[in-house]
Amino acid sequence: MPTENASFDSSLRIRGELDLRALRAQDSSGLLTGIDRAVVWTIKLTTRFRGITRRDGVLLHGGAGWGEVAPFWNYGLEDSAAWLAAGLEWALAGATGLPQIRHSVPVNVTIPEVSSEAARTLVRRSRADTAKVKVAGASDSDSLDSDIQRLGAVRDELGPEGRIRIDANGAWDPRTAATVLPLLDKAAGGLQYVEQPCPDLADLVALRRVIDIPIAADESIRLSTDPLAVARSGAVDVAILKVAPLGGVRRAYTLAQSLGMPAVVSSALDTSVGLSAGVSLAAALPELAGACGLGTIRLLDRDVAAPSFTPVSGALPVRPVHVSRRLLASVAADDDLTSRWQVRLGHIVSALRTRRERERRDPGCAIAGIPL
Ligand SMILES: O=C(O)CCC(=O)c1ccccc1C(=O)O
Ligand SMILES: [Mg+2]
Repeated sequence: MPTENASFDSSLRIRGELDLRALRAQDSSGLLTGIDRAVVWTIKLTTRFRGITRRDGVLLHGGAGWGEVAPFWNYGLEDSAAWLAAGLEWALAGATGLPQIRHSVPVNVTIPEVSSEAARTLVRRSRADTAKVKVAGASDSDSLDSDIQRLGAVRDELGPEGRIRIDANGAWDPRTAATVLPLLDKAAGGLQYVEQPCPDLADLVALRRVIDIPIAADESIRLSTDPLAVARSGAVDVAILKVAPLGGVRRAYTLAQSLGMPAVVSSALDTSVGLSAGVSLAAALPELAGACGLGTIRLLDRDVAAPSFTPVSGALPVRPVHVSRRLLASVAADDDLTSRWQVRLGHIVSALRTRRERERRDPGCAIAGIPL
């Protein structure tokens, strides 16, 4: 006997396709109105990155095209709500109404914690003039040595004119940072800045008093309930902005204005769909603090768009993204992962609805005063 549920019979469903009807039935507030497809993708990383070897997420299709929702699995629902808001915004509104003050966005090559030889190859192939090197990720005692070796190799490959920045992802306490940073600065032949050397803003403030290397804040902005504290602290020189955790291009743009500091737009290991949103944010910002961290498509083994947002000579063009049916089919998730996202996305929709209701009742509780 045919029932409602028969439409979700896996034999009738396209691989990776979520049951939007079931998601809408749980959602009284109409958050998914205008979304006509939701497809789960899974892609291997070419290099292990911060302990991750695979990325997966959902692509939502709406009136403006595709948007990406891919919070890491260790993110809670409250944080993931911002990623959903970003994906919905991109699928429903795209870049409409945003300023575009540049046609091309300079990007850095991102160097994971790989061997010096592998780092050289990444730099050489990228033809970028700026490298962002991950440091302090390995827990073994050789970590500092290999960071020093890798930075030397990157400088050698970039030449004296190239710029090198490092990202410690909050690995150090201020004392360790103050000891290690001069060594890394020397090995790199000068650092443009260090991204999130310590986890807490108070530690960045303490560090700023004892080192001259400029400091960029990433986690202190995207994971904070008070990201504007970064600007008030006076200890941070560069704001790292990521579209998905900040709840979308418009919200990130408004936050950049409130911060009033030079910014670098970075990816969250997105497909070209997420990268295209980052590129549009970077194209809208009046003051970039150098190359953006959007040259990450090569860290993914596959993509959903043709052509990909692959940097050419260290830059990405500002243009719409075209998702390929064939590529989407080739990265579509199996039934198990699709079911997990079906459940998770339902919870994230509820979390976003709850947060928006709360912000409507009490506008003062919106993060940075900008509604999600
Ligand atoms: O900024 C870049 O060059 C790449 C993006 C990046 O490093 C990143 C990607 C996923 C999750 C966290 C981070 C990070 O900046 O810490
Ligand atoms: Mg970072």
